[in-house]
Amino acid sequence: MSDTIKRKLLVVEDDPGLQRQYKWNFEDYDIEIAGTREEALDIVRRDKPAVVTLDLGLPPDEDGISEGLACLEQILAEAPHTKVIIASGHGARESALQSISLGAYDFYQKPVDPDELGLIVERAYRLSDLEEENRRLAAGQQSSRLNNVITASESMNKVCNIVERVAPTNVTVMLLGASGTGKELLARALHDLSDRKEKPFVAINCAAIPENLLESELFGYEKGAFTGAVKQTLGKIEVAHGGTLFLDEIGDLPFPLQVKLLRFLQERVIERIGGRKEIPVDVRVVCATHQDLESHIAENLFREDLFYRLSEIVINIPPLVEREGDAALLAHNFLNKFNKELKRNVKSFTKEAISVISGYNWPGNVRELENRIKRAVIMCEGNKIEASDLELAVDEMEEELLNLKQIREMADMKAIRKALANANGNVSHAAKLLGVSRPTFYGLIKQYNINL
Ligand SMILES: Nc1ncnc2c1ncn2[C@@H]1O[C@H](COP(=O)(O)OP(=O)(O)OP(=O)(O)O)[C@@H](O)[C@H]1O
Repeated sequence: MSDTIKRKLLVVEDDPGLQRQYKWNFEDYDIEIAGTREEALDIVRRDKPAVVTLDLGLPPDEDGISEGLACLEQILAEAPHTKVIIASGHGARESALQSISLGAYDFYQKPVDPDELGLIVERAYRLSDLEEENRRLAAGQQSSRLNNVITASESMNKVCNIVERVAPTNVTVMLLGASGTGKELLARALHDLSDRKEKPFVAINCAAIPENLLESELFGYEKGAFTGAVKQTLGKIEVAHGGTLFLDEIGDLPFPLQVKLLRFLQERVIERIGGRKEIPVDVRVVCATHQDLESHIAENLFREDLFYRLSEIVINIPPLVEREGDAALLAHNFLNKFNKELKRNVKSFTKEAISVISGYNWPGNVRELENRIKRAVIMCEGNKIEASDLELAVDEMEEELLNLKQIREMADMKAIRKALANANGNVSHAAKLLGVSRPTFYGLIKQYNINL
């Protein structure tokens, strides 16, 4: 075991002979010895060892257990998660019960059997690691009050804070982020945290509905308005009355409809197709896009006045690769979710699988991660998901690089992949993000053998 990964182990023992023995037996640990309660507490405060072995017969009560029990209580008051293993030769059964009831992790009787104690200590570290991981996961889940939004990263927590602050207001919100970053999830969170939450949340994907149908989907129509209009039908805007209307892929809204939507946002009334009267509708509008609307405006594809109406508040959602620690956190959550949904019992991930998940750049963001974990839960043969179950083409990026040319190439590749992810695979947009021309971008893709 190298020095850098030695774990801190505190041994509280006043007998110099036994202190030496512990040092010999536990040389795999970064061992610290305390001969008194005060020394022990100093070390607990300073170094926070995860595991402590504690002799109950400490001075001034070497022949009793009072000082040892007091020390136990204070260690746990100071650092409640510490695993304290009691070592005692005094009235074994009674002191065992007493110390366990005070919160000790385990008990063994002197004289010390190094192998037995070694196993107890090792097991204590394993439990401590597991508990630590659970606390981290739970903290991540609770870190935002947003329904179903899981994150522990600073960048995403900032987004969640903005969502929380904006939710109770009526302002129009534009969510910007690459595909799969959670735009719809956040739109729902905006709705759920608003006082419109009991009213409908209506989502419409402007890119998924053919242009000729989109108008009637949005505004509805009267009976006989066109061939096939056999009965009066309400549009999504009207259906959302009192609630929230989520316009996904707003960048794909055809130009003529942009005019109609703008009019609705200004006057808050709609007219059904074929209808004569203006109907007041109260909706809060949230929209989303992965496109660069400002360049659409420059190319006259998107109305500037509509853009400003829609973007009273703009929220930029970071891609998964920029959310420190979130990929592994989400992976654990998806594992639990799919275990339940698919009635599987996959326990966890191997270390390699977690490092692949953490190191991958996730161009399809959370959606891609979710799909990979679902697949892995189905395909996994043992009780742990292995790196190969994820079927990710991870290159050897993490290897230590000393060659400047290689480092530059890696940086290029990383930037290209990120730009493609941010631009949702759109080459012109990705080239623009990188500040290079399209032909140069294609040249780079070819040079680095990057799949589009
Ligand atoms: N932070 C998160 N915590 C938990 N699940 C998430 C998170 N972000 C996204 N997801 C899940 O990932 C999937 C994709 O999210 P969502 O549909 O909201 O993304 P999107 O940005 O709207 O995608 P698209 O642009 O492709 O429509 C959903 O199943 C969603 O529940």
